[in-house]
Amino acid sequence: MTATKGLEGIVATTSSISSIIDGVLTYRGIDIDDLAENATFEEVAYLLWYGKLPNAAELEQLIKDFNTYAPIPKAVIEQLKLYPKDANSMAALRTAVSCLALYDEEANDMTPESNLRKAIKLQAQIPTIIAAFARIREGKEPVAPKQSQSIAENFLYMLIGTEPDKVAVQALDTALVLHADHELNASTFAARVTVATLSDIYSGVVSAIGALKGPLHGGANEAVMAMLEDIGTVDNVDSYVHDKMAKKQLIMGFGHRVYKNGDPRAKHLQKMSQELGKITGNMNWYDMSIKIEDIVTGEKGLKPNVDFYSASVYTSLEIPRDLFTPIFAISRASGWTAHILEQFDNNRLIRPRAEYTGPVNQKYVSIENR
Ligand SMILES: CC(=O)SCCNC(=O)CCNC(=O)[C@H](O)C(C)(C)COP(=O)(O)OP(=O)(O)OC[C@H]1O[C@@H](n2cnc3c(N)ncnc32)[C@H](O)[C@@H]1OP(=O)(O)O
Ligand SMILES: O=C([O-])CC(=O)C(=O)O
Repeated sequence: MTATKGLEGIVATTSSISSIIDGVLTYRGIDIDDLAENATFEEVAYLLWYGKLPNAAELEQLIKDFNTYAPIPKAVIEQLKLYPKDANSMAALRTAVSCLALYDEEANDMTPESNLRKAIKLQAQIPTIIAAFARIREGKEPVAPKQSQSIAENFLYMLIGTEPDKVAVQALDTALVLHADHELNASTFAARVTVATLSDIYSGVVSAIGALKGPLHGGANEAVMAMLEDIGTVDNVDSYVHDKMAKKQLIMGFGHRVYKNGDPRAKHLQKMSQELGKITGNMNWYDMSIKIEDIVTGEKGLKPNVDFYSASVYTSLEIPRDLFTPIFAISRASGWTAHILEQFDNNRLIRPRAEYTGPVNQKYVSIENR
C-alpha cells in the first residue's frame, strides 16, 4: 500500500454535478462562463440540486421557499448574542449551523424529500446567520430577512439594514454563481465523507464549513485581503512579493490542485474587481492585484485562483474582510448540499486506507518502567 500525498489525482467518487475537464469548469454540463454571464444564483442552486435549469414556475417556487425559510429560530439568534464579539466568523457560522439542527424537527429525517427540503432551508438560513452575527457583534439588532427575489440582495439588506445598491447586488450574485460548486474540493469531500456514514445533512454542512475555513481553501480570500492591506500601495508590491518568494512563502490566492493553466473563474472576478474599482473611484486594490499577478505568474508560473480577485471585489462592496469566507460558504452551501444528496442517493461508506509508517514489534511497558 502506497499513500498518495493529499490524495492528488485520486478519483474518489463519481458525480454528475460539476466537472473540471481540460481546465473547463461546468455545472451539470453548462460552462461556468455561460452561467457567470447569464444565470442568477437561484437558477444555479436549482441546477445543482435538480440537475436542470428551472422553468419560470419552478424558479418562482424556489425563491418563495428561500423567503419562507430565511428567518432563523429565535433561539439561534439568542445564542449568536452569547458568542464572543471577536469570535472567528467561520467558527461562529459553524457553531450556529450546528445549532440550527437542534431546532429543526426533521433534522434526522433521512427521507429524500426531507433532505432536499433541508438543503433549501440551509441555503436560505446561512445568509441570515452571517448577517445576524455581523450586526450583533457591532452591538446592533439583527435585521429580519425580507421578501426578496435574490439571496444576494437579501444578504446585503440584512447586513447593512437598508436597501442595497443594485450594482452591489449584481456583483455579489455573480460571485455566488462562480463559487457555487467545484467538483471534489476539500470541503465538499469532507461533507461527503461525513454523510457517507449516514449521518445527517447538518453534520455534513458543519464538516464542510470547518474545511472551508482553512487558508489553503476558502480562507484564502481573507488571507489575500490581509496581504493587500499589508502591502498598502502599488509601489510596495515589488519588494513585498519578491521578499515572500525569496523566503519560499505562499502567495495567497495563487496556485490550484487541479488547474495548472489558470482558474476559469478568476477572469470574471478580475473584471468585476476592475469595474467596481472604477465605480468606487478606488483602483488601489485592483492595481495592486494586477501587479502581484504580473510578478507571481511571470516569475513562478502560478496563476490566480477564485480567491484572489474576490478579495478586492468584496472590499469594493464594503464587506468586512472576515465575512469573505462566510460569503463563500453562502454560495458553496448549494454545492455541498447537492453533493450530500447525491451521496445519499448512491451511498457507500467512504473509508480509505493509510500506509503505516510507525514503529513495529513494540511491547507494552508498564508505567513504572517508562
Ligand atoms: C477555493 C480554493 O480552495 S482555491 C485555493 C485557495 N488557496 C490558496 O490560494 C492558498 C495558496 N495556494 C496554495 O497553498 C496551493 O497552491 C494549493 C493549496 C491551492 C494547492 O496545493 P498543491 O496542489 O499541493 O500545490 P502544488 O503541488 O501544485 O504546488 C507546486 C509548487 O508550487 C508551490 N506553490 C503552490 N502554490 C503556491 C503559492 N500560492 N505561493 C507560492 N508557492 C506556491 C508549492 O509550494 C510547490 O513548490 P515546490 O514544488 O517547490 O514544493
Ligand atoms: O477545487 C478546489 O480544490 C478548490 C476550489 O477551487 C474550490 O473549492 O472552489
